[in-house]
Formats: sequence, structure tokens, C-alpha cells
Amino acid sequence: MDTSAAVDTSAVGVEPDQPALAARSLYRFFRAGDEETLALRGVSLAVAPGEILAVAGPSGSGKSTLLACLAGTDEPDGGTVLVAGQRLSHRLEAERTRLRARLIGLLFQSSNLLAHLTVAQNVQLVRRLARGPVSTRTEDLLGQLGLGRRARAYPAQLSGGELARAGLAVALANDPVVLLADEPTGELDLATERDVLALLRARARGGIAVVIASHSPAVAAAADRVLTLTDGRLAP
Ligand SMILES: Nc1ncnc2c1ncn2[C@@H]1O[C@H](COP(=O)(O)OP(=O)(O)OP(=O)(O)O)[C@@H](O)[C@H]1O
Repeated sequence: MDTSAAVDTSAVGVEPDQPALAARSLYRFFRAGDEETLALRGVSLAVAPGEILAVAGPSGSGKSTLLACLAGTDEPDGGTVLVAGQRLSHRLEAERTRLRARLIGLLFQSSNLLAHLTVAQNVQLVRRLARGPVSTRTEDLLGQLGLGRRARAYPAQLSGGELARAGLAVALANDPVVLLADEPTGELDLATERDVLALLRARARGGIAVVIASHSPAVAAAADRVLTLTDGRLAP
């Protein structure tokens, strides 16, 4: 799909023709005792603003490792990650954390909400950590995700579908350039999965680049592009 016409890249702070996210030749090794696992073996990819990329692949193929390196929660042993043209990899952890808080939204299968905060407070916490201008108001974001009436609810008081949308609100709270989702729909029923994917598509139209690691056929069908990881290598 040609996303360039529909997307205002300036809205997400990405130069025209610049990928929102780029990974060049990522390598990641794990050593446990005598055993060495090559989890990523030279993975390169680029995701345009407004694009939804699905990363498929069997269990153990390296999907979570790739997403962690793209998010800067893990450091690749080799290669580079760029978000909106800024290098995320090979920096001090505090700098990676600062860049991540400003530029990246994270969505995981298990809830990314703090249990002792309400939905609105969870969103506001992420905004404060971003320490930068955030254009959408908390009430507007929750309204867009159909959570206007649940702003003061605690996570334990939400239904599964509401919890999924609240997790998405937290992932979008910092107006990210890139949203990274690791099996975000793994525990959802089909209707809620469709709901979440439609919401992700709507956000992508606003210019966010989305990367989803998932086994789900519905995710692959909803994506603009699917790449498959096999033993730490990508194939189209
Ligand atoms: N911290 C770690 N220490 C040692 N090995 C690890 C570590 N993290 C991941 N691995 C190994 O790296 C490989 C890739 O794991 P990863 O979790 O990225 O795969 P995955 O495709 O996300 O799998 P799944 O779909 O089951 O979540 C596996 O062989 C895994 O055992």
C-alpha cells in the first residue's frame, strides 16, 4: 500500500522520505552456560510513517528479541536502530529510556497498566515521562478509544476488551512515532482483536508506524506488509 499520500509525516516529527523506524543488520546472541543462541542474525528493515508491518515466525524465531531491540529495552550485539532518524542503539540505558519515552509506544499481550492507577492516571503518567509536547488531551485519547466513561476505572474493573483498549491508550499516550506491539491480541477474542486492529489502523492513518509481532492470521491480514522471521533471519 502507498501510505505516503495519506500521511502527514510532520505530525509525527519524521522528515519526508525518512523511515519512522529503521534497523540495519541487527545481531543478538545469548549465552547460557556452554550454549549460545543466535537470536537475530543480520535483521534489516524499514517502516514508513503510517505503515503497519507484521512480523510473523514460529516460536523461538526471534520476534520478541527483535521488538526489544527496536524498542531499546535490549541492546543488539551488532547493528543499528534508528527512530525518526535518531540512533537508539549503542547508547547509555538512560538515554535509550529517554528516547523511548518520547518516541516509542509499547503494547504487550499482558496489560501495560499499573494496577493502582486509574486508566486516566496511567495515561497521564506516560505523558509526564515523555517530557515533551503531547498534542492529544487525555480525555480526547480515551474518547477516541471508546473509554470516555472508564477514565476513572482501575484496571481490575475493566472488561477484557476495555483493558485491551486501555493498554492501547497507554501505548499511544506519548504521541509516539512508532508503536511496537508484541503479540498484542494473543489473549483477545476475535471481536476484540478486530477492534484493536481497527484502532491501530486508524492511528496509522495519523502517521504512526506500527510493528506487530504476532502469529495471528488476523494481524497478518490487517497489516500492509508481513515479514517472517526464521531462526533469526527475515524473509518477505
Ligand atoms: N534472555 C535470553 N537468554 C537466553 N536465550 C534467550 C533469551 N531471550 C531469548 N532467547 C532465545 O532466543 C531465541 C529467540 O527468542 P524469542 O523470545 O525472541 O522468540 P519468539 O519468536 O518471540 O518466540 P515466541 O513466539 O515463543 O514468543 C530463542 O531460542 C530463545 O530461547
